[in-house]
Parts: sequence; C-alpha cells; structure tokens
Amino acid sequence: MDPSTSAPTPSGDAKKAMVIITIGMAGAGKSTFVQRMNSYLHAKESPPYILNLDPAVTHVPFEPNIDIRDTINYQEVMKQYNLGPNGGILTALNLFTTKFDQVLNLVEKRAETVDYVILDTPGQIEIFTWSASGAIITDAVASTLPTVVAYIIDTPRTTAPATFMSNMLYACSILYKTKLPFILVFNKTDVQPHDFALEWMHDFEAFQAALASHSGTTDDEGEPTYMNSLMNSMSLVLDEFYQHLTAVGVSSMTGAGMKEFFDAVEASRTEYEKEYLPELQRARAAREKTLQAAKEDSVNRLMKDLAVDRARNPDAALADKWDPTEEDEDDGDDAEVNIIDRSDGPWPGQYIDVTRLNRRDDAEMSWPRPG
Ligand SMILES: Nc1nc2c(ncn2[C@@H]2O[C@H](COP(=O)(O)OP(=O)(O)OP(=O)(O)O)[C@@H](O)[C@H]2O)c(=O)[nH]1
Repeated sequence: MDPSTSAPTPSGDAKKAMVIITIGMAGAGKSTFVQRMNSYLHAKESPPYILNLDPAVTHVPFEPNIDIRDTINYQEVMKQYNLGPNGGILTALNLFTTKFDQVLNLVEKRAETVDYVILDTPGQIEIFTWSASGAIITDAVASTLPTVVAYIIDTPRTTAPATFMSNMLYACSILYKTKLPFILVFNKTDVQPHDFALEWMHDFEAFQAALASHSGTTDDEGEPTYMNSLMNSMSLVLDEFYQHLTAVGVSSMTGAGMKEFFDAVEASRTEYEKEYLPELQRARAAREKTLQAAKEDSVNRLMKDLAVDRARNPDAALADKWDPTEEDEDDGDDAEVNIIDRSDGPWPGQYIDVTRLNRRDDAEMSWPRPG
C-alpha cells in the first residue's frame, strides 16, 4: 500500500480504500482508462482491486480480481430467458446483484490492504445507471467505503456544442441520482485537448457563441431555432451543475493527466466524508425510525390479538410453548460461496462456477425466473 495514502485520517481512523466507479458511454474508453489506472497504481506500488461488471465484454485489457463473467454466462442467460443482447446483459447484472453481499464481503476484506477499488461497468451506460441493480451496487459500495464516480467522456466526439450538452445533461442526471462525488474525465486528450470543454463549462457565453456559430441554429428567417433556444437556456441551468464538478483531461493511451485525476479522487474523499456520509447517516436514521415505529405497531397489535385469543381459548394457550432444545430445521450450510476472487488461492475449481456447469451441459442447471 502506498504509505502516503494509507496515513490515518484526522479522526484517527486508518484511511479506507476509495472506490472509483467508472461510468461512460459505449466506446468512451472506460476499459482502457481502468487499465491505465491499474498500471499507474502498480507503478506507485499500490495495486488496486478491480471488479469487472460487464458480462458481455469479450476482452478486458486488465486482470480483474472479481469478474462477473466467472459467475454468469450472459450468452446462456440470453438463451434461457429468450432475451436480446441488452436484456441478457441486464438480467446477468441482476443475477449477479443477488450475490453482491458476497462481493461486498470480499471487497471489504481487501479494502484493508489496498488504496483503491475500481469498478468497470457495462458498455451500455443505461444498463448500469438506470437499472435497479446498478443503484443497488452503487448504494452498497458507497455506504461501505468512500466512493467517487468517474464519468468518462470521449473528448474528440464531444466537440459539437449539442453533443457536449447532451453528455453534460447525462452526467447531471447521474450526479443527482447517485449524489456521490463526481469527476468528469475528458478522455483521449492525445487526439483532442479538452480546453474547449473547460472554457464552455466556466463561461456560458463562450458556449452560446460556439452554439450560434454552428449551422442549423437559425431558421429561414434568421430567428434562433427551438433547439438553439433550448440549448441556450440549458447552458444557464448547467452553470449551477458545473459548480459541483471537478473536470480533468486524461489520455488513457499515453497516461497524461493521471496524477491530476488521482488528486481529484483524493479531494473527493473529503467531499464524501463531509457531504455524502452525513446525508447517508441521516437517511439511515430516518429509515430506522420508521421501521421501529412499524415494528412497535405490529407487535402491539399482535399482543392485543394474543390477549383476546388466550382469554377465549385458555387450554390451547397452555400447550403453546416453545421448546428451546428442539433443532432449527433451517440450520443448513450457509457458507456456500460462488463469487470468485481470482486473487484468492487456487483457481478455478474451489467454488461453484456456473459457467463451467453450463459447459458440461448440466441439464439440471437453470436460473430461477423472477417471481
Ligand atoms: N487515442 C485514444 N484512444 C483511446 C483512448 N482511450 C481509449 N481509446 C480507444 O477507444 C476505443 C474504446 O475504448 P474502450 O476502452 O474499449 O471503451 P469502453 O468505454 O470500455 O467501451 P465499451 O466496452 O463499449 O464500454 C478503443 O479503440 C481504445 O483503444 C485514449 O486515451 N486515446
């Protein structure tokens, strides 16, 4: 572990590993960026713990510690549920999420010895950002460890003002959905520097001027088109959103900008502790209170019903006793583990690997259909 990052926090606790959730449109360079983070951290002698959550990826340029593909065969899921590729990926992620408590246990264990835990998400961004499983995974890691979202942007493909705005609106929706610290990562700066983006973010008049200079922004009579007016207004709205963001330019190809990125990640740790964590604790306390009230209410009603029942039926009440020596029927083997941590002991064979079951044409194997 890099000694500079494992120092105790001001509160005296040992510093916890930081989780980086990598999100971005298909082809923005998420996997290449994860590989770049991986090699950057290896060079700093602080190797990260990596989770691949994309069941459909054929090749990842890094060696993940936990790989969804070891647990779920997405092609098989497509066949069994009669789904198309996106439905298959989503269902695979849903099935994986049902085991996420095991994943979280492994991550928590590793979080004591690593500085960073990195999540690579499915190529189709909405499968992670707009699905229940994506929200469950995000909430689960963010309530366990300090977490930051790295939103990867394909800079060369974002130079048109309308595309830039669409991308920013998407980022905005994720920021307000997760409420987590957020870093805009302008990738591929070796092909296209990201200065134009920073200028548009800091000066909405510069963005509006760029918009006006693009063709199709006025109609035949020289009046601004509906889209042009909409984007002008949106740029004012986004001005507020930009205040909450850190933007860095990187090249996953050359490694430029990685130090700035990790500086931003460290700054996010403070933001997480000051803003996200207290909010999470407040929400938890409120939920506990509601649950407690609901529990008390049902216990009260149960006790009332029991009192009536006992008064009416005193003989049955005498026989109604619990025998503590009787064995609990549910005492089975809870230790089943089928999430694979590749960095743990011999692999494969130690765990139940569902994909292998399929390869042996095990006709008994079938996924439970959602109820
Ligand atoms: N020039 C340049 N190309 C890059 C950079 N980062 C990624 N690429 C290229 O962009 C393409 C897409 O990269 P990926 O890492 O596969 O992108 P992804 O977002 O993981 O794609 P999905 O698997 O569809 O989610 C590949 O051809 C990469 O080589 C970069 O910094 N510079």
